[in-house]
Order: sequence, then C-alpha cells, then structure tokens
Amino acid sequence: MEAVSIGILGLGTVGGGTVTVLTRNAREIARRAGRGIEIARAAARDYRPERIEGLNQIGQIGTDLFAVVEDPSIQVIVELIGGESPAFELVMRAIETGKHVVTANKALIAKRGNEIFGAARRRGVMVGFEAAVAGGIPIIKALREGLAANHIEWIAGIINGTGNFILTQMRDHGCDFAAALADAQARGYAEVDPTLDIEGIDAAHKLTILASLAFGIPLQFEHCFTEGISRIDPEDIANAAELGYRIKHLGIARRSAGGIELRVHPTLLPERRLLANVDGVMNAILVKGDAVGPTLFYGAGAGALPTASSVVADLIDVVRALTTDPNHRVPHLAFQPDELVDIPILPMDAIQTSYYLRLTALDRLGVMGRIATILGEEGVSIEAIEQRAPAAGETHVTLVMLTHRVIEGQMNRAIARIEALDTVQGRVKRIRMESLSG
Ligand SMILES: NC(=O)c1ccc[n+]([C@@H]2O[C@H](COP(=O)([O-])OP(=O)(O)OC[C@H]3O[C@@H](n4cnc5c(N)ncnc54)[C@H](O)[C@@H]3O)[C@@H](O)[C@H]2O)c1
Ligand SMILES: N[C@@H](CCO)C(=O)O
Ligand code: NA
Repeated sequence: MEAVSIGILGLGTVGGGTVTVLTRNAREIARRAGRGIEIARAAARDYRPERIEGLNQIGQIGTDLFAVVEDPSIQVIVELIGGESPAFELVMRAIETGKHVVTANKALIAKRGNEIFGAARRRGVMVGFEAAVAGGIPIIKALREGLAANHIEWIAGIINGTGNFILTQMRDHGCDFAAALADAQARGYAEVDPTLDIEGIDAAHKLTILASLAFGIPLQFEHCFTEGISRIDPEDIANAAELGYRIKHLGIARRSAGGIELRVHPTLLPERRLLANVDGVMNAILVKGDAVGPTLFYGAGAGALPTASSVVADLIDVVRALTTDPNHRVPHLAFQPDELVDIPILPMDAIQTSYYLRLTALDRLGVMGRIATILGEEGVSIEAIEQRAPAAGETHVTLVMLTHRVIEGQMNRAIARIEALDTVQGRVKRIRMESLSG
C-alpha cells in the first residue's frame, strides 16, 4: 500500500527527534502500521540541520507553516512548534481541511483541548497527544485503554523533567538552582520559557490532561492549583532528608468528597516510596485504580528521542485507524464526549494533607508553647518537632515541624496567627506532605 504522507511543523528538539525515529525505524514502523510513513513536507522558522539525522528524508522543507497545513496531499499534521498561537490556528485549520493531527503541545491541549476535540469529532479526524504528557511514557494510552475497566481514585506524578532534574541536582550535588536549570536547557528538556517548568505551569498543563482522562471531566486548566519549586531552599531539602523524606514536585489529582483535587506543588514523600526515588529527567506517574490497585509508569519525561517515541506511536495509531469509522475510535479524553461530567474542582483551602513547617522564633521560654497552642486551637496536630539550637550569639532558633493531616484552610489560619506573633521572625515555610499509601 502507498505510504501515508505527513507534514511536520517545527524541527526543534522534538521535531528533529521525530524525523530521526521515523527514518531509523522506518521498516519496523511500516510493519506495525501496515503502511509506510513519508515526511512529505516540514516547516520551521529555524533548525540545526547537523543535529537532525534523516533530514534528507523530508520531501520539502520551508518556513511557511500554513502552506504545509493547506497541502491537500498531506493526511496528517504533526504540530511540534509549541505555544498557543499560531499552534491553535494551525491545528484548527488542519482539522477543518480533514487532516488528522499529532501534537506534543500540552499547553495547547490543556487550554484549548475542549475546542480542538469538539472540532475533530465533528470533522471525524483524530488528534493524538501522547507526547504532551510525560514525554516518552505511554501514560495516555494506559489511562485511555489499559486501565479502562477501573474507577480511578487518584493520580500522583512527577511530570516535569526539568523540575525533577533541578531538584535532583540540588540534592545530589548541593548544586545551585541556576546552574541546574542551564544544564536542563542545554539538554533540550526545558520549555522555551523555562518559568513554565520552574513555576509548575507545565506540570499543571499535564495534570489537567491526566485528570480529564482519569475522571471523565472536561479540561479545566484554569482551576489547577500551581506552586513551583523556585522557593525550595537547600535547607528544606536537607531537613527533609534528616527526617526521612525527599522533596519532589508532584502533580496530584484525586477524587474526594465534594469534588476533585487538582494540584501541583513541591511535596515531601517518605524516602522509601518508589516515586521519591525517581531522579534526574525521569518522570513517573502512580495511578490508583479500584480494580488494579496502584500502578506505576516510569520513563524519560523529556528529550528528543523519548518524546519522538510517543509522537511516532500516535502516528502509527492514526495510520492504523485511517479507514475506521470515526464513531468507533477510542475517544480523545477516554470517555465518550457526551459522557464527560463537570465535577467541581475543589478550592485549595478545602483539601486535606499533612505539612512540613519551618519557622524562626525567638529563643525564649514560652514561645514554643504559644505556637503549639495556636496549632492546637486550629486543629493542627504535630507529628514531629525539631529545634535547631541557636548558633553562638544568635537569639533565634529554627523550628521544623511535621503535622498530621488537616484541612488546608485551618492550616492557613494557624500560619497567619503564628506569623503575627512578634516572637516569630519572617514567614512560616510550608511544604505539603503526602504518604501516597491509600
Ligand atoms: N523538549 C522536550 O523534551 C519536549 C517534551 C515533550 C513535549 N514537548 C513539546 O513539544 C513542542 C516542541 O518543543 P521543542 O522542545 O521541540 O521546541 P524547540 O524550541 O526545540 O523547537 C520548536 C521548533 O518550532 C519552530 N517554530 C516555533 N514557532 C514557530 C513559528 N511561529 N513559525 C515557524 N516555526 C516555528 C522553531 O523554529 C523550531 O524549529 C512543545 O509544545 C513542547 O512543549 C517538548
Ligand atoms: N519541559 C518539559 C518537557 C517535557 O514535557 C519537561 O521538562 O518536562
Ligand atoms: Na506520554
């Protein structure tokens, strides 16, 4: 059978990797897909030809993205430019002209996916986005198909490679934040705007997508709570280690009474948990289904070839399903589109978790007692407390506490009251803790 013609938009880290994988593994890909995949055209503002193995396999390379989308000989558009615009307009135009789409763009899917999938459904075309979440890990496929029998209870994942790389470097080498970030950028892990990685926005994009697939809810990026890693101090990493914990940047989506928790933040995890030992650029997603129990998916969360692995898997899926009836394909968000239920996302002060607290207080009789009283009055019970003796000549001590589970709203009130004491210096540092055992 004749090869399927595709057009690639963007020839950067992921675009280049996709060309390489399609070229290197062309024969095996064709054996799996049933037909060859031919890169008829590609377009990019710029690219590094010396970095792209297989570049000579591309029929035609230009700079006009829309010209590729309008080309009637192309059946599938692979969007790898990133960002919301013009990616959204390109994808919508591709759909309008009856082309299937494969994308690695989580910002686009998290923010505009409801519209994109609606348009794709009306036009009867497929949109693949496996590469958008956790790079090379086939987590979308797992949630949509492999775990389809389950009532999913919760998901917790390390879903930003750059952030995990930085935290790992800080812990292992006492390396500073800026140097670790520069290294992640040089390796092609980071987003064009790395604040998306560091501030947790990229992880929030991915978690939004995972939560939809797991719970059958529309994409609701605007309701995801997001806290980044830029305020994690080496001191907190060391304190956590002393207490038997590691700090990981987690995305957590959980069904609980009254709604769904959707939150990205630094998290203390007991050091023996598998997730606590996922280091460097590696990602991992723990999914708890009622029938299967906990399942863990681990692999490279970023980088050229791992991400291309997912892009090409989607391409193979599209090629295999080209002639199938659109109504009988696996739904984009795992649930039939008219079965998505708009369950509310819980506000952050309604969630329940335990906490690591660090504060600096005057080393004077009664100060500790006052803090403990406030915590008790707000319903916060302390699991462990450590006091760092003041250095010679110092008047203040550092207190590190671990609490039992409590509603975040109560913790906020307790922290506000503690910060208002004149015996307490500066802010109370708070990092959430999860056991991930239930
Ligand atoms: N880098 C990774 O490890 C990784 C992993 C998973 C998903 N992603 C996603 O894949 C997408 C691409 O990321 P990347 O790291 O390959 O980016 P990149 O910056 O390395 O490459 C982007 C490519 O698109 C081109 N481009 C961008 N905007 C353009 C425009 N307006 N007109 C013409 N060309 C344009 C650039 O010239 C370049 O060739 C993003 O959505 C990103 O979030 C990246
Ligand atoms: N910037 C992203 C790329 C993969 O999505 C990360 O570091 O995880
Ligand atoms: Na994936």
